[in-house]
Amino acid sequence: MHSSSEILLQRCADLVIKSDTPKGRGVFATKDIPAKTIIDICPVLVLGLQENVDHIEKTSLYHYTYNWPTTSENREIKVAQAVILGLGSMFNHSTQQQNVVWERDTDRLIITYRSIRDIHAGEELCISYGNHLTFKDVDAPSPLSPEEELEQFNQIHLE
Ligand SMILES: C[S@@+](CC[C@H](N)C(=O)[O-])C[C@H]1O[C@@H](n2cnc3c(N)ncnc32)[C@H](O)[C@@H]1O
Repeated sequence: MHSSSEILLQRCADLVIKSDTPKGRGVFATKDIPAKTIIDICPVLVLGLQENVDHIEKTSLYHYTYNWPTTSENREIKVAQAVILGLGSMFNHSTQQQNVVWERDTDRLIITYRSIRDIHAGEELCISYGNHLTFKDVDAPSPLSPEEELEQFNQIHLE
């Protein structure tokens, strides 16, 4: 039994960090991981709104922070930034192969990462960063060629 001031930590053991990927370092499975497995529970450090603008946005940490809802002094809900301590900061983004989801716990200041489908040994564990990326996505779907666009257009049948 854990008291309310204790957070039970959990991390899937079957993981490695590879450093030679087109996305830099990334987290990969060494064994098959079933859907709904807890991958990691990470504590977070919530940054002050002004601290973020004055300092963090000017550093490479800017590429590692997550949006974090917070209440300002006049009780307004604001979006702050949080640094994810631990493995959470190592997950790369994939629009097409996302296999991990994450959930914020704003009371306990943690993020829980879970597999959303079976992940095979050797696969990279990827989350979604959303639509506003600050880098060129190396596995974004390639844009259609003019010929492919024309073919797609010709397949549209108007009623
Ligand atoms: C939170 S870090 C992830 C860990 C990072 N790869 C590393 O080596 O420290 C986010 C950074 O990883 C890289 N990254 C993540 N997903 C990517 C993707 N789909 N395509 C290209 N680069 C990606 C970008 O440089 C991004 O700023």
